[in-house]
Amino acid sequence: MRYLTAGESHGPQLTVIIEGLPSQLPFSREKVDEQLARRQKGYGRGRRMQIESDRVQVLSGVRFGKTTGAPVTLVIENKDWTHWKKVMGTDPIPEYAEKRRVTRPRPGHADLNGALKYGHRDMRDVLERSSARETAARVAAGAVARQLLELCGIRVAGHVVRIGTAEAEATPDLPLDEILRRAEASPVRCLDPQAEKEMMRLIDEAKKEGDSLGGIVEVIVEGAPAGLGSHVHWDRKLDARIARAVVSIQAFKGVEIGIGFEAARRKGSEVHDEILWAEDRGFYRATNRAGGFEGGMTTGERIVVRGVMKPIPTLYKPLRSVDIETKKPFAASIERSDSCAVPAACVVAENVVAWEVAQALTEKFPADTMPELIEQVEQYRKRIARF
Ligand SMILES: Cc1cc2nc3c(=O)[nH]c(=O)nc-3n(C[C@H](O)[C@H](O)[C@H](O)COP(=O)(O)O)c2cc1C
Ligand SMILES: C=C(O[C@@H]1CC(C(=O)O)=C[C@@H](OP(=O)(O)O)[C@H]1O)C(=O)O
Repeated sequence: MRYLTAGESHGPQLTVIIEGLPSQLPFSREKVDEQLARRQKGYGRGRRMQIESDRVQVLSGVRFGKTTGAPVTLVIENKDWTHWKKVMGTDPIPEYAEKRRVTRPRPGHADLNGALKYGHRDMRDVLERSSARETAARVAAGAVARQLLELCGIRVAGHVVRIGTAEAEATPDLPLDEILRRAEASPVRCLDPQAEKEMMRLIDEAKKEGDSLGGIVEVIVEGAPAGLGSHVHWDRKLDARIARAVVSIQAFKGVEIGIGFEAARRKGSEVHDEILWAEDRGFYRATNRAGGFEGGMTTGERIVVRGVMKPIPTLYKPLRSVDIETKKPFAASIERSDSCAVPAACVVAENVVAWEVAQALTEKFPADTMPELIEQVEQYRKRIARF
């Protein structure tokens, strides 16, 4: 399976084409919309999210509520486009485009590097595509992957573990339904009410100061059988693919699997997960510090991935930069922006991880139809339980 996204932040729409989905996958548009709506929420988002109300349109590859095996095209309209018609799109009106020309690069954003690389004297041609608006398309693809995974007994959840200096208490063994329920009920997707309060206070404070905040999100995948991914070649290692997917989210700068960087501090005996066996469940682990991976393959325990998001680059509080035309320094121009998008980014992380797991699943069990895929997964689960 693969997908491509296209579309600019203030253009008419975002498009995603998904290729390689098995046929006969029941396709719920509501489930895609549900993920899109989750991505729009979160304390600290800016005014743009009040304009948008993301819904998916399905343009190909689905008939009578099921995939046909043909590429699936999904489209999400940008409501803000109505304000940008003269500036954006393939044929803007030159005077209007000139008025909205961007010549002042923001430290921390893609503006300057993109302009240097692609030779743009209007950095709008960079920011429109580098914008995290694109993550709506990736969430739509992930939402389809989730529907495939659910039919194979695999579920995904996410929560926010840090915003700025506020850190949630660890909750390693909470049931997935409880994580989903508590994260959904929290404005910052945090499971710890004490930390939630502090996170919201810090966001208010940063906003008042014209500043921004980053944080850490955790994604958990439950039900993946042992043996997804492979040790035999670097680009088939599923932990590495997940790491790439997470760091490819706008503003994500690092990733940890399981205890991650903490492993550097501990001795081997305090890191590796002992192997146990029981008649009714086959092989399993005493602990899950590895976060569900050994040798680039799933162990059958929960996949636990954390991603770190830097603070949003667009600031009301000025940072020094230089205008690309005048070559004169200026103090940052005021732009509409999120002050913290960690809760929204958590939903993005869930969905990009879901995609990678679904892709690994369909590689291990190649199938043209959904019933064939489900049957293979069930057979394999039985086989490894008896191993
Ligand atoms: C959900 C989400 C919302 C974001 N909102 C903003 C925003 O409002 N303003 C901004 O400057 N950056 C925002 N960003 C981050 C930028 O898109 C990102 O920093 C930029 O594309 C540069 O890429 P890099 O930080 O990965 O190097 C957001 C990121 C995510 C994931
Ligand atoms: C539009 C979204 O996020 C945008 C991501 C973003 C950026 O620079 O990444 C900048 C802002 O765009 P605007 O200038 O239009 O307000 C955010 O609102 C979205 O998440 O759907």
